[in-house]
Amino acid sequence: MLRFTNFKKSYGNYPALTIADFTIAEGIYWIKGVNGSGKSTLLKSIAGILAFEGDILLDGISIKKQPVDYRKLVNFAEAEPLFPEFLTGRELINLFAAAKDAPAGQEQSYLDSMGMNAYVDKPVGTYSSGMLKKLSLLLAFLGKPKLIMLDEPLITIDTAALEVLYQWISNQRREHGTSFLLSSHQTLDFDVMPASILHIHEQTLKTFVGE
Ligand SMILES: Nc1ncnc2c1ncn2[C@@H]1O[C@H](COP(=O)(O)OP(=O)(O)OP(=O)(O)O)[C@@H](O)[C@H]1O
Repeated sequence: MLRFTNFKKSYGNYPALTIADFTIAEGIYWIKGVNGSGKSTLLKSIAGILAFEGDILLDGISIKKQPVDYRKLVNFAEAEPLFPEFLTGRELINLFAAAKDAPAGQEQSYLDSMGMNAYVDKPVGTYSSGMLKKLSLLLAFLGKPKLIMLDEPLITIDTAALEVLYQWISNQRREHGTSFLLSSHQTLDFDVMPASILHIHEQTLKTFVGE
């Protein structure tokens, strides 16, 4: 599904993450690593937000050579999302839906299941952190992504919202074959949502083999 070739991301002289040649098969993955190990660096690189050396290919589509096609297939929700405060949730949904070629009305079932209808037409500057987090998670499901990356999806949302999120992920995986990369310091509920583990250790990505 996702292939890294000669990947290297440095901040100044500091080589934060190096992945010589690594392929991730389709599925749901939990990315583990201590603070500062490079989880956000990895997700932002795959999302095309950070510049890096080498290449990343999604089902053979290169982020460097086919950036428009690639970005339509990869969605990303940041750990602490920031949006222009004067825009409403619905305006942001419409923007993302257009950019991602989302089917008309795709957002409605997400708004209903996450209980967001009461505030989606208000400016995001009035949202609590949990309301903002739910909006950013919804945006990551718009379109027809082959890969959805959620950075710290469990923070700030309540228990009921967490169950809804697990359902969104399971449904998306089952119905559309979408893969997921989830970064979380909290333990995922493997009974509800089975996931494989990837480990970032010593500035590189490894298949988890136990601690
Ligand atoms: N903009 C930046 N400039 C310089 N160094 C950076 C920058 N962003 C990250 N780093 C460094 O890169 C390394 C990886 O950071 P990153 O944020 O990817 O880690 P993380 O695993 O997501 O951490 P956490 O679990 O604390 O969120 C750290 O050593 C960090 O200091």
